[in-house]
Amino acid sequence: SHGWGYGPGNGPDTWGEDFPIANGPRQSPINIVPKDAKYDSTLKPLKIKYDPSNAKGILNNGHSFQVDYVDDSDSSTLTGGPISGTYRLKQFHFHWGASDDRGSEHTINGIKFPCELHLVHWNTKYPSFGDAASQPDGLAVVGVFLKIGAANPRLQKVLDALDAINTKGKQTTFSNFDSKTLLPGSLDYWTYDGSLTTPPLLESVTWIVLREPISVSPAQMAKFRSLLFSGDGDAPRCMVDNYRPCQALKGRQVRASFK
Ligand SMILES: NS(=O)(=O)c1ccc(C(=O)O)c(S(=O)(=O)NCCc2ccccc2)c1
Ligand SMILES: [Zn+2]
Repeated sequence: SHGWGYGPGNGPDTWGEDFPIANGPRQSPINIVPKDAKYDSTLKPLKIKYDPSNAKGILNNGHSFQVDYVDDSDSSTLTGGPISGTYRLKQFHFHWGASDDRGSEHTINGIKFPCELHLVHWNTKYPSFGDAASQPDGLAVVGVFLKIGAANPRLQKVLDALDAINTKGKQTTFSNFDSKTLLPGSLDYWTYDGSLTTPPLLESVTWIVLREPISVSPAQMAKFRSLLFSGDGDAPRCMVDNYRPCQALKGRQVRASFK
């Protein structure tokens, strides 16, 4: 059976067949309307501590590519912000479009960015990522928008690794990478209760979307678009438009860490 994907026969509009939570009360992504977000003075600053030596590998998983981290200790963690306790970095990945007018999952006032970075963390009050992923406070994902501008040198090491993982299932070692360098200067954020944006669409994510984008050049976007959804030997299908459309807010409040 052809699993879920982003194509005409298996895309986001079909996911509800196998994953009924697709129509649940706290689905992601959402359109963020800054003037409707409520400033919350009780929100703490984000505290991000990443150990570059925890980077493990880079993998084409057939939906995106991800950089996996060693998460067997508290050496790469997210604390503060809207969350309580300690969340460990598990992986980061991206979503992007076939052209610069789309690609991000979250939007701001309906505006799509060409790409969005997600840094996935899990709550250490649970014994494992898999357990945390099924809990309402189990995951925290930091989202960062990428906007077209000057080439971003911080992305280059990741993009240079893509030639080695161009087809589904390919992976290679990826070590000594400080993912903190991917973050913008300001850690101002919006936060809301949401879900994974890919199946199994679990409603376990505290979303923390940074207001300030980072830059990416057109040539760097072309590198993202050089990846394939398809495996070696399959008919090549470009890995582009691997984003879920915005989902209904269903009464949720988006809070802002800034005025
Ligand atoms: N856009 S998002 O941040 O919601 C997201 C997208 C993809 C994945 C993934 O697993 O590939 C992930 S994940 O790394 O959190 N894995 C979720 C699927 C999963 C659940 C339970 C056990 C293993 C994997 C998150
Ligand atoms: Zn994602």
